[in-house]
Amino acid sequence: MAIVEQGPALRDYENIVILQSLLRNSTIVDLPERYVWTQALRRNLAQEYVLNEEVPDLTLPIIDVSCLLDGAGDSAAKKKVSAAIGAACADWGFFQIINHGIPDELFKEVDVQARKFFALPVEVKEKAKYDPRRKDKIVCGYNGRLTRLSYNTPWMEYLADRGNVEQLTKMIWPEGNPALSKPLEEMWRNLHTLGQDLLEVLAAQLGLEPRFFSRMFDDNVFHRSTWRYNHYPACPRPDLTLGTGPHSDPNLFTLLKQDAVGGLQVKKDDKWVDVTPVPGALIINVGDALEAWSNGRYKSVEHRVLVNEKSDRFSAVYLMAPDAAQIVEAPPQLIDDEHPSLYRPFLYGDYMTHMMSIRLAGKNCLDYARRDKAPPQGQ
Ligand SMILES: O=C(O)CCC(=O)C(=O)O
Ligand SMILES: [Fe+2]
Repeated sequence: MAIVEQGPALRDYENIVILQSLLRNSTIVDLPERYVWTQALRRNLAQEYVLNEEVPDLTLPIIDVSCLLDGAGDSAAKKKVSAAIGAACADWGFFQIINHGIPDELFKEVDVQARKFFALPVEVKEKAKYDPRRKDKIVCGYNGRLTRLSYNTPWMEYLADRGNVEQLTKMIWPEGNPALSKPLEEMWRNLHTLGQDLLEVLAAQLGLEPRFFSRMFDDNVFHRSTWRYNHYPACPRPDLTLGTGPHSDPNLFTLLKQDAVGGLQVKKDDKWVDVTPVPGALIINVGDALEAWSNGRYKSVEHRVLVNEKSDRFSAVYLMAPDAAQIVEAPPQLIDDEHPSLYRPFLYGDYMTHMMSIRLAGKNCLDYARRDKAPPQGQ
């Protein structure tokens, strides 16, 4: 049974200095202690790739997916693009796609509305506030007081929910706010459909039935996908903090739209690489559940977000996740002498509960299921 978070953790949440109240005080030069990340996790240029003659073009694969969306597309081209997507998930765990069919105007409209939302006073935004006592532990609502998940407090605030945006906006505006909810809703719906299409490519590239993953996201199926809109305010001391600490996404598969500011970095061979903003592109990444399901063929990769002194940064994230009752288990086709089973089967809901009980640091969450690690207590 899920444990309701009470006592010190909740008091901590209520007392946390909220980012927005800090930002109102434009003279701050030092960050409150909890936003100051431990030295080992802070930005350290020695751990980042510098593109030079030695490393001329270490960038995430950028894949034009237009031929996959075009029903009548040329089959040789489709094969090539599908193989590139499979290879990117195996090699990088991350890639960018262009010509994905979601109009840029939609993202622009959402951006305008989201900026208006985050500029509201905290008291207004918190009418839709995240409730850490939720039994299902699903992270929904506005959160400007992040206390959980990473070792220190990330320099960010977000608005998140599953599905119904209108219901969420009605917590703030009883009459609703269609200028905000309509484009947001449309964006998530578009990302959902695109995500299902890409999951079909990923399953086929593993030699599985194409609908192996995507069927879990059909209209009539309950799933735990959530959307999140992140706001990383400009920060007076970007050297001391992080917008999002190093983590891998616990879910199956993530679609991400970043703005032109930059700051997302991905770990490649133990060093951080910038994910350079590409106009109109979406970033796609493998989550822990997909790594386990694919018996490690696809990799969920560590990433983090840096903040900067000059500009606020916004990103939209759609985290595709199956139902809590779904068993995550590599199918027999992916296990043989050359590819021994790497992960114990687990219930996705149990994985979520585990994730909420630890501090995320790099890929530590997936240790939960690794056969080469001791099973967590109670398993
Ligand atoms: O804002 C970003 O670019 C990435 C955010 C992220 O990694 C996440 O929300 O899981
Ligand atoms: Fe992430």
